[in-house]
Amino acid sequence: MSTFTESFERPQDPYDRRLALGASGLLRAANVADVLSAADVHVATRIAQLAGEPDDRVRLAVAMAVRGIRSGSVCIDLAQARATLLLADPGGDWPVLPDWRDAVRASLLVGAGRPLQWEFDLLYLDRYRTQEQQVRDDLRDRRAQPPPVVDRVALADGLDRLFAGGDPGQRHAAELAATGWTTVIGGGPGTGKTTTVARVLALLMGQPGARPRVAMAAPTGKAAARLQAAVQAQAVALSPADRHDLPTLTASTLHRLLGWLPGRSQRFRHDRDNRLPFDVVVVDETSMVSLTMMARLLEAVRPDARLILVGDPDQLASVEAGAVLADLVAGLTAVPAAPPATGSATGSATESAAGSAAGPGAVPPGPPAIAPARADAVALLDRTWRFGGDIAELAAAVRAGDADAALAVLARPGADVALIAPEDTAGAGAAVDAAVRPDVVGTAAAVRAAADAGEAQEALRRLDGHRVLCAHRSGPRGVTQWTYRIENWLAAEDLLPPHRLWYPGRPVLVTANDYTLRLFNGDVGVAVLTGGQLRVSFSQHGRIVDYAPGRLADVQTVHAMTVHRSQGSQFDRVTVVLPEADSPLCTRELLYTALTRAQTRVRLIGTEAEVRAAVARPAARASGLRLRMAGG
Ligand SMILES: Nc1ncnc2c1ncn2[C@@H]1O[C@H](COP(=O)(O)OP(=O)(O)OP(=O)(O)O)[C@@H](O)[C@H]1O
Repeated sequence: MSTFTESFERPQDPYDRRLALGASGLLRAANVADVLSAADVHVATRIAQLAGEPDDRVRLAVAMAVRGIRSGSVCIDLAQARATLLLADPGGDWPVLPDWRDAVRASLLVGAGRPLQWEFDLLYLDRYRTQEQQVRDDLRDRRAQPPPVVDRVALADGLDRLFAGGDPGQRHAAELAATGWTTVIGGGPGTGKTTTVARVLALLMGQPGARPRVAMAAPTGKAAARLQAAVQAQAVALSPADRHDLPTLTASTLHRLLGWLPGRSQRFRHDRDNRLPFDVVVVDETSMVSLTMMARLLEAVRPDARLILVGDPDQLASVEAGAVLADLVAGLTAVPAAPPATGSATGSATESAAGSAAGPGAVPPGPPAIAPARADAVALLDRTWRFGGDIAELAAAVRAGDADAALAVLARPGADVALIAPEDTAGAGAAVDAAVRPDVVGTAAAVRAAADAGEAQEALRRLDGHRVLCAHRSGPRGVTQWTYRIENWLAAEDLLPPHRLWYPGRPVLVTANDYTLRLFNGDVGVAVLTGGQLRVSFSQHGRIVDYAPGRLADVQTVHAMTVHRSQGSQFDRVTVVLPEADSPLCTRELLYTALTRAQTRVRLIGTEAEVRAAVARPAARASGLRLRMAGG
């Protein structure tokens, strides 16, 4: 997370490490106002120096664009940038619009072949505009091809069989995914996205001809493991005729699917010149996929492979720049749908347009097809099948921006959701302790018992019993402070031996990728006594692997984690420490993501005013992707 969201006081000391040495003019002013980090200033200064750009206002715009990337925006709107600067320092001599825009547009730094680009009245670092264009072009090219060849009779039979008496929305989503090259299946938790994916795969495997090669992936190891387990569980429920290879399908991280190249974070083994061999690629938790990753994925997937992007567009976007899933949903649905195809699975949209578009399972073509409208590439599921009741109701109210409804659910006696007001600004107090401590201690005791007994699987399962989620990493309500508080509780219960880094039941979060051990940033493990030795166990693709503690370089104890980190995971119960109302992280998406991590109970630590502030503020991420897509 960016420094500006993590700093709690403006730098006062001239030698504060947040201040860029040697900065002057507007860059210095924005740095002192804590809008720009020292790194933003240095990068902007360097870019401007290389191009010989003397205008201080342009340098400020470049630094704001660099800052934008850091906070997840692939580009910036100068009007918003000015508003941010004015908010931080209302008396500052910030450039005024439209002069600022004119200066930036006329700059030597902006234009074809230069480091910055101007489009849609937005300022981009060149690399990100190129990526947006590539994503748009690849999606458009995939769409421009004749649709996949489908045996309509087998498809209609399969749909009738697999969705008999079921959710019509899921059936529609499955039909789209079976008949299009690129499909987005969106929906909140428990709306049946994975159920639908499993059935789409069954439909495709049930088509005549060669069995399609299927890859399933997700941005994190945890999300990949959940996808694999859910698809396998769904497969077991299918009739033997529909089950095919589904129970043996595995899922991997996206990075692994694309092929890690040691030392290269932006490039992969599979790219446009070395495409992935799969006929169907399913990506879950797509909301977490950054623009850069989506660009890499689209160039690696064969044009004649189906791509099924699954996720919840209302969740927090990727940690890195971009809000690709939300943009795709908005951009793809921005165009009115074509008149509905006649019939269902036997309608024209499901037929082959060209006999030459033979793929796996190709059959002689039917009559010419009408290409489905772009809106037909997105299916949004809205019926919740998993947790009924309070959590779903609260999530729906938050998503709809209805704070009154959210607070009404939270105030309901005996509900599975609760709001506990802290007694101090650090988000603590007797009521908070009384509510959270039993959950924390109970979970740690269960993990410890399993770890002492050498039961790694059980220890990992118990670890998901409860988790504290914070908006911030540092600061009074941050992960560090909560970890300290929790460790004190555990020490008082003899669950944390003094002065020992490693002990049975220590839960750890991997904080950097380790290619040798195949452990990835975000993986969670637990120390378990295994044959008299303390080993750290992780679940990898459904099986347990363990390592000596000394081999793990970048891990930290994880009783509490940031909401961003928790994406792709679910826990039985969740305690969410709300950010203060004026925190830039106090957004609707953050609250929605946090509370939907819970399966049975959610406890929010915060005030009514903080709930209102979060619900009222959708996260702002600048991107031109949806405009680009709507424009063709
Ligand atoms: N049409 C349906 N009829 C009955 N149960 C269903 C239906 N669709 C889904 N379910 C059940 O609802 C639960 C959630 O489904 P699923 O895991 O597919 O949702 P999801 O949207 O993928 O959830 P998540 O976002 O948490 O991964 C599962 O137990 C599934 O069996």
